[in-house]
Amino acid sequence: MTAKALDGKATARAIKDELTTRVAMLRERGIVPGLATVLVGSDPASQNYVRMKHRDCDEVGIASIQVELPADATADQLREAIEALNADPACTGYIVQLPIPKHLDENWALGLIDPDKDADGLHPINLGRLVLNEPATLPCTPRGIVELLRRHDVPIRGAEVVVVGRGITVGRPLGLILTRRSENATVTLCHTGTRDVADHTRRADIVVAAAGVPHMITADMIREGAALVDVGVSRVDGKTTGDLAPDVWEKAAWVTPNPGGVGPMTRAMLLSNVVDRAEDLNAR
Ligand SMILES: Nc1nc2c(c(=O)[nH]1)N[C@@H](CN(C=O)c1ccc(C(=O)N[C@@H](CCC(=O)O)C(=O)O)cc1)CN2
Repeated sequence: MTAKALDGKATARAIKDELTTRVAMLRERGIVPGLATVLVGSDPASQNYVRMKHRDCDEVGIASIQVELPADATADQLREAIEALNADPACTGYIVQLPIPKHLDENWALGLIDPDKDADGLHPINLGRLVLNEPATLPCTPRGIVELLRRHDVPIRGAEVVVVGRGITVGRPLGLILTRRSENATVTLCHTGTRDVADHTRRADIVVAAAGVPHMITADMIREGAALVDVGVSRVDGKTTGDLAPDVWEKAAWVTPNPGGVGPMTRAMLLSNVVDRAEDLNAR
């Protein structure tokens, strides 16, 4: 058996088409959604992601603002940039591209964002709303994974899901999202302290690999017919390498290509978050 692809690129394309219509309707009512990005430093991968995010905005009609700070930016400079976006009516949602340089505190920076403009769903208020089961802007990668599974009719309700990785942008919020009543999955969150990861993944209907360890999940670690989601991005010999080993395609039912799986969905959900927020503001 060869697995079918959970095609993030095509799914993101379909979502962007839907968003184009929604943005046009907002614009007809005089509302122009605007996404800003704050990039600190010149990490090539982050520069690339930010570039793609602005290209996506152009495609669907979202206005966009780029803020760039040098790698040695001070905490005051970053705070001022964030406060300027909080006050800018042309910016209806924004993100601080992560990671930021080590001398700056990521949680502190995220906490400065106006929660109503938090397009990444990473502000403590939005993460708190998620914990409390209240309506919240959701982090883009977990939201994208759930949307990708849904749009390929992979059953989530009642599924045993194993998430490998407990990071704040993916693993931890994904566990919270999937255990809401609306998703009703059973989630096991594995991490570096887990004694035997394979013991968990072998029982899973869905495995989400977000450890950032190249080819960590091999065919002998999964159940026949499982759905596998690859979030990992590592560079090995100059090539993007995910957390899933190639042999999983012969045993799983569904696998996300990488690239072409989770990445495009992350970007599509960022746009969705911006449009959702703009529509909410309009409804008030
Ligand atoms: N503020 C945030 N920072 C980061 C997030 C995030 O959600 N918010 N997630 C990751 C990186 N990321 C978003 O910024 C991201 C990663 C990958 C892709 C993507 O489209 N990848 C493509 C390949 C891209 C290429 O051609 O080089 C793919 O997988 O097909 C988009 C966004 C960390 N930081």
